[in-house]
Amino acid sequence: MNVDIGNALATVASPGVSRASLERLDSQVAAAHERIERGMENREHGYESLNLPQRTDPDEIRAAVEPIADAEVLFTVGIGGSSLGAATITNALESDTETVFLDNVDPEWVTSHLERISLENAAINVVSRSGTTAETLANFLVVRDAFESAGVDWTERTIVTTGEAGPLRDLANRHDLPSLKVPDGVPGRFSALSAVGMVAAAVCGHDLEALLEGAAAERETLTGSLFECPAYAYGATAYALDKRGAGVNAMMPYAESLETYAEWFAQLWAESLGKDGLGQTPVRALGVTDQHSQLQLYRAGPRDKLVTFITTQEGTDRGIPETDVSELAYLGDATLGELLAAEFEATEASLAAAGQPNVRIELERVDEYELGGLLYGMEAACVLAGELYSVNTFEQPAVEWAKKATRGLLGGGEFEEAEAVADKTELRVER
Ligand SMILES: O=P(O)(O)OC[C@H]1O[C@](O)(CO)[C@@H](O)[C@@H]1O
Repeated sequence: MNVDIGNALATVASPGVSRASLERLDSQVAAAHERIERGMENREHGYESLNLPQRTDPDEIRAAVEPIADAEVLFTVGIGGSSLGAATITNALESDTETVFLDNVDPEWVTSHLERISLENAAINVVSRSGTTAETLANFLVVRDAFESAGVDWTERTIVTTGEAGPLRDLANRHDLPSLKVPDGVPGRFSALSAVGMVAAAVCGHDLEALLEGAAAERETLTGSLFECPAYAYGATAYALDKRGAGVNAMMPYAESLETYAEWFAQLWAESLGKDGLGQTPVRALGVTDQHSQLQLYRAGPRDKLVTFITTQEGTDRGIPETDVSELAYLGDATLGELLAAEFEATEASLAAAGQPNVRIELERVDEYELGGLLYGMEAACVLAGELYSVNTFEQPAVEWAKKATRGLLGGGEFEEAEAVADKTELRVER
């Protein structure tokens, strides 16, 4: 990935970040990079994620998925980091295999998928690092039951990716299911380039080596200066802008195929940096669509945002037919790709003209190599930002409260959090 932070620099019109302060920040980046390199060398928790391009074994993954490689539909049952990485890769790339990501427990939605798909030609990819996530286990029990009701032997159509131990590991052992391990030291949201994100990619026939090569190439750019390393340039600029009031980061790829990537980024950025009252709020947007919903706010609303654009240089294009409507003649001479590019250039310039900081991230095209680089680059940008914020990038203790309350409410044990739910202050306004 290439990163252009030009529109994030301070100008008369824009409260961005000055070149001088970026140079001052670069010494912190150098120190942070040393810390990151040390963490990678020592395979420390979290930092180990940045070693995945060298650790992940595509042959092991392909061998494990072999029994279900013929699936026409793949249900991935997992949530958060156990779903978003795989969904980002498979939703960005073409495949004959349909992928369904069951990362919610909305009964109507789950049922609609199970009823519309013939389960004979389907398979189950159940993923949970902890092996204890309620939503994932509940959905797995529901899907398994649906397979049984359809007379399909789920033990022949299921692959499990989970940790060393836990209920899901026990189930895999008990039924001798094909399984893979979530690598040690790799938090969910940093696991896209491991079996967690790549089992679905393998079943869909995607080029696992190219994904890892793209990531490895990005790894080679990790040096101690934001002026040499695209990932660090992005992480440092986002951090510096947040320090100057840009508490919101709108991730706006100009490619439908990258819509799920914006969801993946939202978990990475929010769950990693949202600590100790700090953090930058990620917002999922999509170009050009959100020019017609969010742009008004991004351009004329509060100066509290960084807008991050993702653009691609190449891709399939399609001509816009000629028309005899004179007002539309300018369209007839163009293609959809040219219109998309013009809209991006115009939107980027409109924010710069309004003094709204924005950053451009460029990919050659949307393919495995570039996706591997983007995922790795943004993970490295996040790890660097975590060092600059001085937060523990790799834990997410704040999510445990609601999990305990949920278990308590369902009779899964005594939890003070569950009692606190009953103490809700009410001020109902009824129709
Ligand atoms: O992979 P697991 O353990 O099922 O967790 C799923 C997701 O839930 C979280 O723990 C948050 O609740 C995320 O960090 C993680 O990606």
